[in-house]
Amino acid sequence: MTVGVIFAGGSGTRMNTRALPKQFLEVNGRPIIVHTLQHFEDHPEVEAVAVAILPAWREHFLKLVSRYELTKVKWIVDGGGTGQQSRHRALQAVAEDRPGDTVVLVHDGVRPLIDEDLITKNIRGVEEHGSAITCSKVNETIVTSDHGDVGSIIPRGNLFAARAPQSFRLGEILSAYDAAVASGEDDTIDSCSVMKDFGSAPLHRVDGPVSNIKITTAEDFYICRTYFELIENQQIAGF
Ligand SMILES: C[C@](O)(CO)[C@H](O)COP(=O)(O)O
Repeated sequence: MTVGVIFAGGSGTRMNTRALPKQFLEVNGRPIIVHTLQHFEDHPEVEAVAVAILPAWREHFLKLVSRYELTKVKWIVDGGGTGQQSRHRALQAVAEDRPGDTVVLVHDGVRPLIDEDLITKNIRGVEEHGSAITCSKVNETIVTSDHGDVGSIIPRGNLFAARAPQSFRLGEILSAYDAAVASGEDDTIDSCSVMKDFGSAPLHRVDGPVSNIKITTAEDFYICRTYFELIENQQIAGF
């Protein structure tokens, strides 16, 4: 049994789109969140989807679910003050209905370029290795810098960007989120960090396409739009 857990609770501060949170902006004729959910809707192994949404946007989201016939959306929870709280609430909602060995794919609503192959790789990763953390190779030099000067230069031979989905067994990731809260932590950056610091499942890497970007800034939005155009015109295959 596989369930998608989608975080769509961001308010768009970093993109300055508070009037319309970025997950609702349209690209290629549909809201970003709809593109994302459609991939889960279409995947034959995904049984249901939970979405954490900004409470003020619940009605708007419900209309999208109905208009685009997103039949797998089973739980809609109010997003919390942080991404961690939102993901935690969505996992709790799923756990009320589904057993602990359910495979959960925790994904960002603003990563619409996920594809069928990546969802399948995540499911197999959890079944075979206990988790699946979608990563992409870092192709630039990463440095630290606190006050204008470059500090350390991090060797990049084994550097990857951890992206999403990040996938686990429901019981294991929920226990890790519970432990994070019990320890006073409520703003971890992602599920992979929660599992690393508060859980015990191994973290297994699966490689995702470079195109699986997160729309965080206005630049990301335009890059995403270009990817959609290239896909539409079939100028890109397997990038
Ligand atoms: C989960 C994530 O996409 C992994 O790269 C990332 O941590 C999400 O960050 P955000 O601050 O919630 O956009």
